[in-house]
Amino acid sequence: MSVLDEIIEGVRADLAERQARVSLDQLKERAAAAPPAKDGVAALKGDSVTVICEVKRSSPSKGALAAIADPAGLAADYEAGGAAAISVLTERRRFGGSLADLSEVRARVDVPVLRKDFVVTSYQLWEARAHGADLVLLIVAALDQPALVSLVERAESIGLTPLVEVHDEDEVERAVDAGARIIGVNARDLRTLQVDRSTFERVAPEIPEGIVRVAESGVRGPHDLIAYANEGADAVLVGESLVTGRDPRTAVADLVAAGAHPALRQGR
Ligand SMILES: O=C(O)c1ccccc1NCC(=O)[C@H](O)[C@H](O)COP(=O)(O)O
Repeated sequence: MSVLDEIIEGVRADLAERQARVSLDQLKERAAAAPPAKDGVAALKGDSVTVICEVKRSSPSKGALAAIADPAGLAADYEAGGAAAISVLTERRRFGGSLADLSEVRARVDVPVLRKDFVVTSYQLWEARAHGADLVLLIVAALDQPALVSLVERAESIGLTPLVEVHDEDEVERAVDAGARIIGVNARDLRTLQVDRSTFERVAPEIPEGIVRVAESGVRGPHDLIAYANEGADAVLVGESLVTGRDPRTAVADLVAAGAHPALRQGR
């Protein structure tokens, strides 16, 4: 069984427990009471390369990264540093996240919030909206094509912007066919968990103009953002280096400043 399969097995078990506690109708009522979703595409695409900052306690590849007792406080630091959006990992078993983290972050920041999880059913989309998410991650490798198409459509219909994650050229084609407006190229191989930053350079040219291109994983500092930007990234998604660093606000500000450098704008 692959790491992705193992993660999804756990996600499905946790999901079944939540579904037994909270009905879909209850979730829909909560989603209707949530503040309207913010425009994820507008937040990520601009003159500068934008930065999505992640609340990430642990990971399958690295184990424990940071305790993060106050996820909303961390998100507020990210926002103060200039983050365009906040990614909240809500998967519990391998990443130490929760929907409570999502709600707390949503209540503290004004920028769009991404629910980062392993979404396999529309129930999780309603959960995301009910807890205030504006964007939701959909991983192509975790879904067959009919499920991907259906989840993209459902997400959009309830106001969520899907960030559709790919790892190779074939997955880009699937994401585009499914109607993705934002595509994230994840440099982390889901079989080996190794990060290979050259993945973005290889895969991103297959993403048609007009679709927002996000480079995910492996950003250690401004030099990696600049490299991804020169390869066509509109945004980068950063987790580990921010949660393990000493000063997340300054680290984000340094990334944002690099993303706004006029030299990058010329090539965009
Ligand atoms: O981070 C992992 O080990 C991982 C393993 C399996 C599936 C997903 C995983 N991470 C999710 C992510 O995509 C990253 O958290 C995100 O791109 C940020 O990456 P990084 O800056 O390298 O923490």
